[in-house]
Amino acid sequence: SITLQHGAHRIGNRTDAGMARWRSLRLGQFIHWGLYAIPGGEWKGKTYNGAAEWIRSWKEMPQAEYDNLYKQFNPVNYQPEQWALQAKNMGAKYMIITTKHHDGFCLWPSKYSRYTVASSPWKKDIIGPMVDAYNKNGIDVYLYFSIIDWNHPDWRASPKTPADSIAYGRFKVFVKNQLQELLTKYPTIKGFWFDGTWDDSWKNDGAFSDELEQYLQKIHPGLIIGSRLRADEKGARHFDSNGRLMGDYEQGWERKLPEKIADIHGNDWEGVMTIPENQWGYNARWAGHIKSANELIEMLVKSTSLAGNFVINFGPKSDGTFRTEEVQRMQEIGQWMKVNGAAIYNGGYAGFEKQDWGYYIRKNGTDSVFMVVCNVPVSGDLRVKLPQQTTLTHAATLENPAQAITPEVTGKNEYFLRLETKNFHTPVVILLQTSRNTGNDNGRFEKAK
Ligand SMILES: C[C@@H]1N[C@@H](c2nc3ccccc3[nH]2)[C@H](O)[C@@H]1O
Repeated sequence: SITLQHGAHRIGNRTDAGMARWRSLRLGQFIHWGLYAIPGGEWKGKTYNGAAEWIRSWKEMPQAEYDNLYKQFNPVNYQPEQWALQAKNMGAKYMIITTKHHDGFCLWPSKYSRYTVASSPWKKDIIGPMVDAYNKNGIDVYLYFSIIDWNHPDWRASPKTPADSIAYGRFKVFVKNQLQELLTKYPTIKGFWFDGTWDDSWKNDGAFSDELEQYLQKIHPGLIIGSRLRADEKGARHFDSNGRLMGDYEQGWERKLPEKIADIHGNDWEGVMTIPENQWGYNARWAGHIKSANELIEMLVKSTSLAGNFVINFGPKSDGTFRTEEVQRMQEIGQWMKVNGAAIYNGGYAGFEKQDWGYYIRKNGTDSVFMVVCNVPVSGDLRVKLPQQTTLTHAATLENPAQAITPEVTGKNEYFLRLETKNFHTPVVILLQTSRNTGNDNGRFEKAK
């Protein structure tokens, strides 16, 4: 390995209580809300084919007109208590809110910028009431913060001249001030979700990203910050030039998930997912494939089975309400979580041989392993192959009333489970009680006591 001043400062996952809590939450709600919700992917009768929150970069959008949208920001139907209740009913245990996206508009009245809600017809702080409402409903809050700031005169994607470097130096002070301000105003937040860190200016200044992260941890110990903030002194991002993860979890899984346990290299990780193919901010026209609740539930289950968190994104409208499809997804996911949440919260990698019918999730630190069945085989037989010295002592569905299952046992520590009902509308969860090093002959299924 090479000597690095600004690479990873820790090998392996964090072991403190704050990170253990993050690891137990598993399901999060991402919210992208800002001026981009006003055009909602359309402008003067034309449709923008990119992601709605990027419309400012569209050639058909005059930047000055976009930048003046703050004069229209007035979410008269914004009700943070309703937002928080809706998220609680979905089963989300944490929420990530865009305090400032790439366009630079701040949803809090920052004293370091005039480009904030304070200058809008709404005038009031959006973030504070949201943090309070979500915390009151037992949901942890993380603040999304974009380093890219298209509105700030000192932002540079790639400084070219000495004057650029001086301006960018001022910008870095501005970033540090805004982050310190967010921590002071909203002390209950659990971490930052950084974005917009791919440009040369940031990538080639690993020292600053390292110093910034240490500064934030110093003023607010225990903050949880993903790998997207950091670059090392050689411009490596997420993983330093020795291949070691920087930050507290791998934050690169955006609109994609790992396939198998080897893909996560033992690191904590989080996947963030849009319901349409690629829209984070509100887009009036949802085109392409819109993920169903079952698809999102399966992604949540897959993430949990691979020891990661899964965050579903929502893009409220400019008036502060949610579109019907998003309300429906939250309700349907919430109904499934009410019955099966025990398989998700505190869930992790089981270490069993993956089967086609779905995913195994181990309740952390126990011999309780959940089978989440997403694909019922035409045979109706669900094969369970257990590691050596592990036997199955009991099996039953999670639903009410629980349906006990007597597995068929084969000699090779292999079991076949059959489900009575055939017509499923959502993934079915079966709880397996296992025991290890029992010493009895392999595979003997002991009748439920
Ligand atoms: C979490 C997501 N990250 C932002 C983003 N911008 C990108 C530009 C290029 C490639 C990927 C991107 N992700 C999206 O706008 C959203 O905020």
